[in-house]
Amino acid sequence: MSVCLTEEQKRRIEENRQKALARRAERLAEQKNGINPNTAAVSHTKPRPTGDEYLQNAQLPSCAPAASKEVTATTYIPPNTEAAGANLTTAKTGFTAANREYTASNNPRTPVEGGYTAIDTNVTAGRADLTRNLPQDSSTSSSNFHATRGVCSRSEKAGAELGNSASNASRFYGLGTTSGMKATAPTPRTDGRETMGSEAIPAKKAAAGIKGRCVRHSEKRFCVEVGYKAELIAIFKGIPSKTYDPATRMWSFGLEDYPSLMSEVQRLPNVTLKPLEGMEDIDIPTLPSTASGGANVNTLLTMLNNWQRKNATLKGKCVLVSRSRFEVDIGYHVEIIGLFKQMSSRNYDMKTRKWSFLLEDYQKLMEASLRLPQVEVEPLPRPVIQAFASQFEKTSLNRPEVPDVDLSAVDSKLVSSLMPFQRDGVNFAIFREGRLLLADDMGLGKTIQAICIAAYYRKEWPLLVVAPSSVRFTWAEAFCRWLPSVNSNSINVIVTGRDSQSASLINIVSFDLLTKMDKTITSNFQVVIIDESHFLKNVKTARCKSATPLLQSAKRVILLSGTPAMSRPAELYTQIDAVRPSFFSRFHVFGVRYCDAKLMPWGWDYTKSSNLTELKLLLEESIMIRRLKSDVLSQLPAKQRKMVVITAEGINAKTKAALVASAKQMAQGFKSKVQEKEALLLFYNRTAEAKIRCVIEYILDLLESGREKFLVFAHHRLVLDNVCEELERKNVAFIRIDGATSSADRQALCQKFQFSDKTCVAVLSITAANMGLTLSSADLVVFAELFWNPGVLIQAEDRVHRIGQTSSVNIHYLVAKGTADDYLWPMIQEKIKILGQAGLSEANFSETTESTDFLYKDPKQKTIYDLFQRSFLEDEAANDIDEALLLEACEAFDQEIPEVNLCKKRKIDN
Ligand SMILES: Nc1ncnc2c1ncn2[C@@H]1O[C@H](COP(=O)(O)OP(=O)(O)OP(=O)(O)O)[C@@H](O)[C@H]1O
Repeated sequence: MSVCLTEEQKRRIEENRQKALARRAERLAEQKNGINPNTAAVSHTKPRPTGDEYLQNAQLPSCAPAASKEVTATTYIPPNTEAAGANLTTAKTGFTAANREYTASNNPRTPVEGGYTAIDTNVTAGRADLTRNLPQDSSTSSSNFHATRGVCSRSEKAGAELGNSASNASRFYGLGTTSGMKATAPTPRTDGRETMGSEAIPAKKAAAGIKGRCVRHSEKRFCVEVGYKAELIAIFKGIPSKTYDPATRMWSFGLEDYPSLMSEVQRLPNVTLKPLEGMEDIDIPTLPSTASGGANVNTLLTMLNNWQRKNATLKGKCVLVSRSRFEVDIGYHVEIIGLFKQMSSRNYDMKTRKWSFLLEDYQKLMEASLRLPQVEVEPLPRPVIQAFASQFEKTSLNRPEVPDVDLSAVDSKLVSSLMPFQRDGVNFAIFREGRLLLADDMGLGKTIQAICIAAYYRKEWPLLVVAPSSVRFTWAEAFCRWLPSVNSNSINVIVTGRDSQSASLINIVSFDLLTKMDKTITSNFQVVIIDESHFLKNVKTARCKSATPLLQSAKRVILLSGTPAMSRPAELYTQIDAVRPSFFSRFHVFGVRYCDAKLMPWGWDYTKSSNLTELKLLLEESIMIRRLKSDVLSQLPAKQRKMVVITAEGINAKTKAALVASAKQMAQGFKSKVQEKEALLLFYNRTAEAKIRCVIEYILDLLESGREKFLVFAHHRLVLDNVCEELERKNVAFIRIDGATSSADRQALCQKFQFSDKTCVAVLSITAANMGLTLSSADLVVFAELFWNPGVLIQAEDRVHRIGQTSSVNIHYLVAKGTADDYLWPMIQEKIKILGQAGLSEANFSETTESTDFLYKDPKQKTIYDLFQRSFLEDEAANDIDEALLLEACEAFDQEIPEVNLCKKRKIDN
């Protein structure tokens, strides 16, 4: 057994032991001599016998060693015994705390408030728990255990031998021992047995109750004669007019505090006080019972409003630590520990050395703490009280069931496609009345869930979707795909500030264009979806300023983000405020609680974080649902392909004209096959040029959304170069593998990517890096360009989808309208579908990506598609044009050969 007691502490404890024995002997002697204890208080001039004298005089051989052992056991509760479990910890802490208090006392002989008493209290509590928790055969602590048990059994035995005297000695332990308490008949109990009073008695007996009485002390004061109970001490200490007389060990109070003291005591289930003579008929205010706990949320909010800081020596705060419990983060103070021990739901965490309680005890604890002048306990914040309202009334350990919503009004195509966890997300959203932050991990299908939630509130449309500009058309496609009941003409993608802003049922706008939208129009949208809502994280940005009023006026607000806060909690504020504007009155309130806000010479610093567990609990309870890929992996396909429709915006007029001309020419037909293919390649090359800007925008959006590791495949050097330059400009780490990379370098680059902890993008050539590389530390592949050979694409996808991959893999194909992609994409889909049917490709596009029907409304387009098919699929087999030649032709374009003449080239090669 290891005990870390100093010699000084041991000496003081021994002194204390002697003193306790002396007091006990004195009491017994008084009782033996028939001295009226009421008068005994004034006749204490007689020197008290020492403990040893007591041992001789009292002639209680069986009890004396017990008393001695009691103190010894008290002293030697092992501070580090883990076997005793959580309750032992209570003892341990009490012990340590008591020692601290004890040592701090200038005069150990004077039992200052909480000084010796604290030792007794804590150790006694610890003893009871030790008795329950220590293993019977514990070799290290068995002596204490038995000593402790000895105390109890011997006390009882002594009680039996001594009759009333011994039981009273025990009952008055720590309170009014030498005072005017009537040490005569034992207090009758409802169960007919004797009251032992002290917590040193077996728990069963202690629970049976304590009875005492109020006695007039002087004209204006009264005292309370009652056995020791920690809860009572805490109440006494909260009474303003209290005084404690260390000599008599009596508490007395002003008569003006009589009603409040009595009403407090009434709340203790096991304590009864006989009223003060002549005061039997006065009204005692009834306070909520301590047993039932429970608090009405309005009472708590009123309490919060009235709460003020005080000039206390010890300050702490309440913090939510789970759905059912709050913790009081505070230093040691005997009064607050006494208060904690009154709480039936108290729990002491030995690691954190903090006390926690059920939320239903919150009001009781806070009210009592207000009465402790030396202690300030900051309440839980308003949003927590509001969000967990029912938990304060009656704490439940289970989460409330979110009801299954009737989605019969929503397109069955969508509803039947929802994965179980997506259905839960929709239920949560409706339960939260359409205002939420859907924070599922990337790629878990936030789009389909958001569309379903919005469709549930279809009667309230027009609907506005605000999204990064790179995915506006993807949204339009998703609506077409999932809500066949919506006419595609009712979907309005706002591309320029001049476009119609409210004419349609569904309106899709980029963050940047939102700032230019007419405010009178935006305030009409009752249902709003914000995709990548962390784009609003900075309150000072134009995006945020234009979105805030819109979100405040909307009835339903669906925020989507896989990374709501990318670096600090401050980034969450605008999103929380968008969903629940009433939660925090202003940012500073949020900042102080969750951003560890500090006043610096230059102003407030909100960049840190604090109380994050509470913040998470608060968000999950009220506005946010978040599932990680790992949570729902069993419901996900191993590979999910997605078509991202991008517009080849911002292409210069020359490229655009060239694209249009190419398409026109192809629609007209060609004289020879070679001409035909030349035209096709030109179209393909122009497409690359046209897509560059959108591709870069998309990659930057991914980075802004928190994607840290992904692959970007492209074919043209022009595209690869531009992507790399942009990453360099933005200081994003990347690797590049193309035809010019040596095999030795390839391996080193792969290792760099695989083991890099930071953001890292792999920029890869479709033809030069589609095989032989393992890049499984990423789970996202972006195809900036399409390629006519789907086998090559699948191989490229499999750089991440391979052994070592533990997640579901997402593949994004960037498809630009009005370019060669219009023809390449369906062709690729078709071919992959065939591979899928042959069991050669894991997932086929038609099932997992959006429909591409929109591409072929014009018969001319069909002609071009047929041309592509002929050239790249059928003729490929006929060796009319070989792939190497195609690639070479592409390279020629990359090297800025303006026109590629395959006929000429062939001649040269030959
Ligand atoms: N229930 C479903 N049935 C079929 N396909 C689905 C389903 N849920 C999601 N998908 C597909 O999974 C892919 C990823 O979905 P989505 O883009 O909505 O994910 P996300 O959570 O928004 O990801 P990110 O955060 O990266 O934008 C898409 O191709 C989508 O069509």
